[in-house]
Amino acid sequence: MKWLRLKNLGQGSYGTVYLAISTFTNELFAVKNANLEDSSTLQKERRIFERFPGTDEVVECYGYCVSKEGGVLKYNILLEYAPMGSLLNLMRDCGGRILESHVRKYTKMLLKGLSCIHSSGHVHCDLKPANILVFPRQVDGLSDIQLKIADFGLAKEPGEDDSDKLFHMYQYRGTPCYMSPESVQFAEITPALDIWSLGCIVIEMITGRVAWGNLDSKELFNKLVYGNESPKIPEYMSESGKDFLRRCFELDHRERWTADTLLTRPFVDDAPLQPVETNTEELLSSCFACVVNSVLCEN
Ligand SMILES: Nc1ncnc2c1ncn2[C@@H]1O[C@H](COP(=O)(O)OP(=O)(O)OP(=O)(O)O)[C@@H](O)[C@H]1O
Repeated sequence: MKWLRLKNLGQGSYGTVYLAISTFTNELFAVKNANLEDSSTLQKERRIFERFPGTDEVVECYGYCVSKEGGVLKYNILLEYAPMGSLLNLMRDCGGRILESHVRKYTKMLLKGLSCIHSSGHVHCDLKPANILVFPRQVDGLSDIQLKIADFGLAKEPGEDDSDKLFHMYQYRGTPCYMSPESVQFAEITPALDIWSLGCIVIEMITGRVAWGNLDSKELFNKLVYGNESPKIPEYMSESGKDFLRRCFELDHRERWTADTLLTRPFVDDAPLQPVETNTEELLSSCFACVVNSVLCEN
């Protein structure tokens, strides 16, 4: 397969992401690439992505290949391209806050994705707006949005040995303001961690601010280590929204609700089905306007 690399979409901890176009089919896709010798995390990501083919709420992986660039071997994973960027971009485009009716719909999508991920024995471990990608879709001829979970670089795989938990006590998985108390206190990595992170994301969508507000990293660390407090639930949310968040923020992770049980709560179960009105055409055209620096890749 040959493709043209069109532009750099961003740099993550484990690789660089490019927009690419197939020279055979003219289809756009994203390529995440790293030096072959440093590609173990990317290989793990591919392994996990490939467990969820055709899942609407998880980014699709089309495969992988090894290429040679400037004499250096590169490992590439080929991913479905998200032309609207991440949930972070979507929040910015909405002026920071998202309407609760839309938040309910997005939360339902994320729960469905988590349900698949957890039922296969995985824990994402780094759920946050930057790792949730936004795709345009059409529903009954109207523009709508589909959220999909991406970036499995820190995920826990089924059967992963955590018997050396004590050794890992101070090597936290995730991004601090989305971490759960038990993951910080006891390096306890279970699906309940992702549910806590989801609660933090719901607060961020509703308020336009990260869940713990202005805490510096030391204050945040103390709160999580003491483990007796959860982020403040916005006063102006509906009662069903508050109820939902309380279940995401059960301090005892064994009591925290699962993705499947949360899907039955009114906040998401009764979420409005009509398409979210968005000007996807405008957003998409701005994404394609800056196609630069084409590089031809062949493998
Ligand atoms: N499939 C994709 N389509 C469009 N953009 C993508 C895609 N995958 C990743 N990106 C963008 O590429 C950039 C790098 O993504 P990546 O997942 O490698 O790292 P990250 O999440 O930004 O950082 P980290 O790996 O440190 O958590 C981000 O801006 C992300 O939004």
